[in-house]
Amino acid sequence: MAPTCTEPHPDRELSSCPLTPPSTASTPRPIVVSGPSGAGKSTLLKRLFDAYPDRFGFSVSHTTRSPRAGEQDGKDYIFVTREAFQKLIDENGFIEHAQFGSNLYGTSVQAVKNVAEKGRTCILDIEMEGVKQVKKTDLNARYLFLQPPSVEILEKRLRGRGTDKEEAILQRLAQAEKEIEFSKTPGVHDQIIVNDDLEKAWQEFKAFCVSDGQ
Ligand SMILES: Nc1nc2c(ncn2[C@@H]2O[C@H](COP(=O)(O)OP(=O)(O)O)[C@@H](O)[C@H]2O)c(=O)[nH]1
Ligand SMILES: Nc1ncnc2c1ncn2[C@@H]1O[C@H](COP(=O)(O)OP(=O)(O)O)[C@@H](O)[C@H]1O
Repeated sequence: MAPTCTEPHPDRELSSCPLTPPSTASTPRPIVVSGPSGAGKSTLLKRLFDAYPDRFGFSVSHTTRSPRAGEQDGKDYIFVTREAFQKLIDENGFIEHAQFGSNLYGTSVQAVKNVAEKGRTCILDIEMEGVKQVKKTDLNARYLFLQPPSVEILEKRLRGRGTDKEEAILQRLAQAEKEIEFSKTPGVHDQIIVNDDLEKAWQEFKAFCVSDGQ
């Protein structure tokens, strides 16, 4: 569950409630990117950070999953044990957290704060239970859903990526159906982009991210 405001942890540097720095004119509204695993979130986010290195900042999540080849601790994720993850839950250190497959993932208060302090637009790449929790906070985010052209194409891309074992691929495909179903909830996302042609998706993705959402 998302932390409540009733018992702020003493180590938290934020003064009290709200849990997260409110978005003001000086701190742009965060962007929550969600969509099935394999939809192309990382691909488009990499393009965004390469194109605008000073404008956007990634909210580096905690996860209990093992690093993949090429993933860097502290950059792609903060890779932790279940015990360390649970400790941060107990300390009320997460804005949101959820289980995905057999692993835990969460956005820490500190992760969002680190980006806000630089005056950059914070980008969160999270699954749907996290989206629901963020919606209950005062983060005032904008929500973008990245949709695969079809579940069949998603499966091909997940297999083609070659990062996951068969069991993890099947879990991701089952979860994809739920993510797509949830995305049909009226008003839940500000924009849905179908990632069919990558160049077209990139243009739409970029346009959403650089617009201020006002
Ligand atoms: N709720 C939540 N989901 C996250 C977080 N970080 C990553 N995820 C989601 O966890 C799912 C699995 O991520 P990952 O293991 O990196 O696999 P990939 O998305 O297939 O590359 C994806 O849907 C991510 O968006 C987080 O901090 N909170
Ligand atoms: N439009 C596209 N057409 C074909 N392949 C794509 C497209 N977008 C992404 N991919 C490929 O699909 C795989 C999954 O993309 P990825 O960005 O890792 O997804 P996610 O971060 O959402 O899990 C990667 O191998 C990526 O290169």
